Amino acid sequence: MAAPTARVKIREKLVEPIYDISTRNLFSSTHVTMATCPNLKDPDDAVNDPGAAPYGNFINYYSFNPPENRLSLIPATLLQDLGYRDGGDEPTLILDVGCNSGDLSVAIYKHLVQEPGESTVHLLGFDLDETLVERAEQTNPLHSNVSFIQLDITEETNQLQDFLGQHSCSHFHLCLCLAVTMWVHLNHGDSGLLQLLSRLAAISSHLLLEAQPWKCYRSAARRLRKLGRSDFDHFKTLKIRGDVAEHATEHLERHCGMELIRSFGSTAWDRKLLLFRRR
Ligand SMILES: C[S@@+](CC[C@H](N)C(=O)[O-])C[C@H]1O[C@@H](n2cnc3c(N)ncnc32)[C@H](O)[C@@H]1O
Repeated sequence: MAAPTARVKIREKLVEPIYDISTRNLFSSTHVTMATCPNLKDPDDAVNDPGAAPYGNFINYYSFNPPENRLSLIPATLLQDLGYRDGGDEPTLILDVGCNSGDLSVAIYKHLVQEPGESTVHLLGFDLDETLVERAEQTNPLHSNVSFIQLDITEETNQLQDFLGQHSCSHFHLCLCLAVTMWVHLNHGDSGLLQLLSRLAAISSHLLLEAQPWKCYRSAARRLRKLGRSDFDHFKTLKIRGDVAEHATEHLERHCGMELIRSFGSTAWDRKLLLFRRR
């Protein structure tokens, strides 16, 4: 029998993952060869692939986008810089939106908190994908300070209020929304994106935002349209397009009472890390 054929696109820049359709695994396009992955398919060919992750719920996201990619841009002193003192009477609460399998949540906690055992910093990560949340809980090494729940941010968010209530806080001190905006935007349109930003601004004192640039939308929409998902027709009618980070900034500043206070630069995938604060 003939060996399975596969087409590989090697791009100059890391723009989108590539799928091995047999394992549902993702690989960064610079580290993959036919020798390492004989069944490699590029996303354009991943028709009906159940691993195509219509919400960005990739099962091995951190093998092609390891936490260090973002951590190297975020100062370890961020919480102190923002005026949050660890070990005081008040807890410091971090929210991680769309935490996937929790690798970045735990890594960022360790990055920002010097002595996790003694700390009054608590991180809550949530994701709409139940399997990813289970995995995050199973591999969580910091049970007393880091926890994970299943939640879709576009639906009911009472669990976030419950968490705040348990810690007698009205707001999360720092909200992380990294590589999530595009998925909400593509699945729920312009209004979904704006509602996401408004919701997060309403419950956060500081917001660290990494919005995917427009070029990611084109590949994601093409891939997901091939799965027959008609809701991706949103893509054609989106009015918010082009510089998405700029649009998000404008919405947060004009309508959500937030202001941009810092940009930590861009990741290798050309995504800016922007820090906002409640005015
Ligand atoms: C590309 S991953 C990014 C993971 C992580 N934030 C990071 O930057 O490393 C996007 C994650 O957002 C989650 N997600 C997408 N839409 C969501 C929603 N409406 N509510 C909660 N999680 C969502 C997906 O399941 C996926 O795990």
